[in-house]
Amino acid sequence: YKSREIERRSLDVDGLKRSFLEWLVYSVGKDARAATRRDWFHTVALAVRDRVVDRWMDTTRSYYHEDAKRVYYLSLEFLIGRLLTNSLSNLGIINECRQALDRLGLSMDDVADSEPDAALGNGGLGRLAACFLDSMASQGLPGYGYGIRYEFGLFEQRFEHGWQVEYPEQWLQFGNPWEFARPEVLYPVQFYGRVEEFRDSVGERAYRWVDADRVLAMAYDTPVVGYGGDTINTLRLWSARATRDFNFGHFNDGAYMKAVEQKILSENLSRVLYPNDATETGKELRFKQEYFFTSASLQDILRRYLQHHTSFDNLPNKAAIQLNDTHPAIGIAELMRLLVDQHALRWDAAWEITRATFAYTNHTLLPEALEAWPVRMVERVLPRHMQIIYEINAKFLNRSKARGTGDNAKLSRLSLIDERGDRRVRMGNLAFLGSHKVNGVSALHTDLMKQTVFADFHEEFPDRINNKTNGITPRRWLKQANPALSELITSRIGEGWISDLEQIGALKEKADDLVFREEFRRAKRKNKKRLAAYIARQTGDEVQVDSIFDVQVKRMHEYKRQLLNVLHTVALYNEMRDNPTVSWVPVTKIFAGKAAPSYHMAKLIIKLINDVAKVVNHDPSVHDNLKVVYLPNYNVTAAEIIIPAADISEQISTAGMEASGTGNMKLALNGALTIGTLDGANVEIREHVGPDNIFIFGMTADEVNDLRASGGFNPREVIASNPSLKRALDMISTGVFSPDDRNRYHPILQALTDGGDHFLVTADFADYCRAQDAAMELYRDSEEWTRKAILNTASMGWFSSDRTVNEYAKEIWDVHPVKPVHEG
Ligand SMILES: CCc1ccc([C@H](C)CC(=O)N[C@@H]2O[C@H](CO)[C@@H](O)[C@H](O)[C@H]2O)cc1
Repeated sequence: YKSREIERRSLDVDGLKRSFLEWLVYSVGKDARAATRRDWFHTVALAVRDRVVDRWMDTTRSYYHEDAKRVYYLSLEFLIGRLLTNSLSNLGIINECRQALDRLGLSMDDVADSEPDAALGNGGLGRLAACFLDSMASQGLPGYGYGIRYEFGLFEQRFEHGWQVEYPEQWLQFGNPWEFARPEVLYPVQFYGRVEEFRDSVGERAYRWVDADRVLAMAYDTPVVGYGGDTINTLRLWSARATRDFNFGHFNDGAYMKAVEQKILSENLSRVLYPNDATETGKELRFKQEYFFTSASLQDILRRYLQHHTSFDNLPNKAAIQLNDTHPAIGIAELMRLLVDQHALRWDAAWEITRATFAYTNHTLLPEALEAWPVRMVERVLPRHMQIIYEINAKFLNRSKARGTGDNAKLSRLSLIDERGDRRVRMGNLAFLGSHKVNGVSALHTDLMKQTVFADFHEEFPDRINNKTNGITPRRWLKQANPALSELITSRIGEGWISDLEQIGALKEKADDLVFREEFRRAKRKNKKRLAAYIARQTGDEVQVDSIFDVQVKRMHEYKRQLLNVLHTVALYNEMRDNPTVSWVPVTKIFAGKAAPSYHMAKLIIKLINDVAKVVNHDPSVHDNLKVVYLPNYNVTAAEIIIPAADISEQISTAGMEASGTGNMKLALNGALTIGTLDGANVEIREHVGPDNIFIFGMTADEVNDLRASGGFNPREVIASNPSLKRALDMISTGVFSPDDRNRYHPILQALTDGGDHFLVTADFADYCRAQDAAMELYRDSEEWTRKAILNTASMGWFSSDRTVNEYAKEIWDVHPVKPVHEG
């Protein structure tokens, strides 16, 4: 047994090879000759798991042994992507694995390519959660992730005649080798029913929640391998199970569908991820999903705590619960219910414990993204929680009044209940009130939180709001996605940067090193070739590697202004056609990103970009000077191919509307120069890379506010005074890009003119073109371009999510690294 066990842990090429063959036969049940790429992927994944499980148990055992304070990251989304390369790289055996597969006549890239993305998120918020998991494990912090194990992740995007069409994303179709089912970790979660009042043993008023429907939450655990493989943390995802899979009564009456109805309905709770990225759906099932995973997670957290503790007084010193936006904010009422109703704590004691345990991160100021659930629905779905929310609200408003807040308008803004129209529960206010710390995700965003959505709360609780500027994990977004550049960096400064990205600053002095510049260009070129091949496979477009790869990859949303980019593309197209003799710097405009299925304007802009691409890419008069590509199905894996190949990073949101952005950090770290507004983290990126190494344009957030407040902005005037903008808009409105439907883009023109151009596309157009021209001009001087690109890479150390989670750990969670004791 001992030798077999050691065999399963061996990290050398032969040991791995033997394990692969063993797993293939005994677990996957395939003969090497008959095995498919997917079989080999499962085989390798299972063999890697072997090398993880022992340390995983050691890590968890150490947390118990030290009764360490843990941080619990509650998120409805974890945009993980693939795990094979990440796990192998963090274990430090990626080369050994590549060699072992090689000896079996297999290509590591092919095997890795057959892993589906775990697309359990929409965009920024979900990916940030995944980067935080990697950083907490890599920093040795006892961090657990809690979320939902969606059967269907974010939809697969395909283009049919240039239109986005959604297809179900069945990532679990062939099983998921990374997860461990935990049928013994099962919690009941209730919905509906009613509340009964009674007198408890000491005659105090007490409440019980009765006649409720029950669903079971079952856990699936995925190991989170930290860099170096020392700490292996846990991501626990909940799957919904019916309390009774089969109702024989109905079956015997021949009501076969009814017999399994409850099962299907229950399991709908973890069926699919809602694909909305910044627009509240208001759907009851979404609200139930939020409560389902939050309740199961809190029950699990209290069970773990009670293994070492009898009273709850110490809970805030043993558990820090982070709310990833308002999606798990119902957790505040749920913890109150568990502490008061189930563990008979006094209200005030329970409230103090709750507030000291929770913290809340806000990720958006967009009004339409702030969750506010109808009181009538909350009352019906969670009757006891609505009571608790009313009590929290009453106590809070009385406190405010007692402290002298007499202004009724302010009190109604502070209230957890929006009394206007159909009364709604403001989840942002509940999250703020029930947390001891509230943070924004970039310096500008945090300031705007204090000035806008939480201005009244900031006055009531002046030291609660703090800033935690986002970050990205350098493991996935540089070491793994860009081996060419990583090896070059390591060859100069060693590999310390991988776990301490600030060390990358040492490259600044290489910016003037001609040899290093040449090697830097070579790495970029290699990545551009790889992307060009990927584009050819995906869309059939042939792109020039020498052209500027001008990249805008993110969810499709009007505030992110992909429309501004395509209007510039049309203007550039016209300029190139007007001046065929000019030696143009060739440009390849690369777009990628999904639109929420019900977001019609966003889908229309996707169609416009595809229509413009069709015309431009087939116009011999601009031949290869301009190409437009829209890559379908943007996800984590696509990002890992696109980002290392980018020359220009488009971060052009209307100032004040992008909370932070994280793609901006990934692109700059991989040596792209940013064209951007002073929005979100762009402001801090400029501070770190230096104003000469970034192309800033457009109005600032204050200028945007002033312009809005002035009411004096007239887009028609701006259009009339800018010939290239007018010409571009005229071409779009007259059907030059949509001869099959000349009025197709009427809604876009409408929004830009009579609609008031809310996102100020026309207002920023001229300055955007100026910045674009400056970038294209600079690109002619490849030495200077490379120097600035190197300075960007070298200046992104601070934007590591290791720095971010360490700030959370010190200033919000008060948790400390635990060094796992590895037995044997
Ligand atoms: C209710 C529907 C819904 C779903 C998701 C969201 C997210 C908060 C949207 C989101 O992903 N926000 C992005 O979060 C990133 C991580 O902090 C930031 O970098 C982005 O700027 C922000 O748009 C809002 C509303």
